[in-house]
Amino acid sequence: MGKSSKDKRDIYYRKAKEEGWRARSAFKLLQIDDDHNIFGGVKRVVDLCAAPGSWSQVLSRRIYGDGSDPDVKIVAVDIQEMAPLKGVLQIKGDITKLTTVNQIISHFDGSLADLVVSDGAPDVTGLHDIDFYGQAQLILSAFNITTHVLCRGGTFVAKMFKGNDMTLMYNQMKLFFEKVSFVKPKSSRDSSLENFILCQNYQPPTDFTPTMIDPMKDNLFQNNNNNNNQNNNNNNNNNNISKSNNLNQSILRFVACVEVNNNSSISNSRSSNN
Ligand SMILES: C[S@@+](CC[C@H](N)C(=O)[O-])C[C@H]1O[C@@H](n2cnc3c(N)ncnc32)[C@H](O)[C@@H]1O
Repeated sequence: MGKSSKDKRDIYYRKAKEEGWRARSAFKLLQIDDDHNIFGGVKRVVDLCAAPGSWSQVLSRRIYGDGSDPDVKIVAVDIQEMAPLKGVLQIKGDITKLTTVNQIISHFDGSLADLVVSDGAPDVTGLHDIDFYGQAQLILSAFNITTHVLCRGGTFVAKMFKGNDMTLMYNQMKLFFEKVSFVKPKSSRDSSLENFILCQNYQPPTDFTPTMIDPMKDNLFQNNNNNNNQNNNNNNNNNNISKSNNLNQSILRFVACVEVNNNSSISNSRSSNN
């Protein structure tokens, strides 16, 4: 018997069938809530990368319930079609695309979400670096969306894989959330590198303005350069380190050096700024 068919018979797979969950993943979200009470007081939720919809089912059952609370709003997004669910508004779209992001934001017009969850996984190519890059892009997109729709005090949960730079991720999320931890629900297979970053009490820095510009792309870099040029013009005494107006980023001035050998009179080892 192959490993995959053996895996399929695990306790959570069977339990999901019995209880009518679309996927065994439902138990991961349920267990994160059991351990960390992420649903406490929550009325508005965004479920990113939601198909086939077991997390949305959990949200529908636990938060929408009988539909008696008019303030409850659950928005689910996936690039794939997903069967309808009671109390869940669905968007079919790619979370890395601005059009999808704008659609999500428009549903939260005037009111912000209390919770954003993302269980995104890219199509696996088998090429390690490409797969990890794809996963990192999904986390980045999920976080960008979160900065637009999450209320102060809100919670963000996203799937990541051990080996994505967890220390870097922790430090970056700590700029925005009071509490950051990594959790591995017991229904997540031991053999899987999957775990979840749990970010609680959203407290963006006061000077932070959400933008959908991808910080890894050139256009922001251009903006930084423009800002830095301005900074440099305005402050001639501060030529060595130009701080961009983006959080946690600074651009260090590159100082060119050449080796000085015995026969050479070259003394370029000092920057022209010194
Ligand atoms: C592990 S599944 C999610 C399972 C879901 N949480 C559930 O409980 O049923 C990962 C999902 O990520 C979606 N996905 C991957 N890349 C995406 C993207 N760029 N935009 C939107 N969804 C994406 C896939 O279509 C897939 O449905």
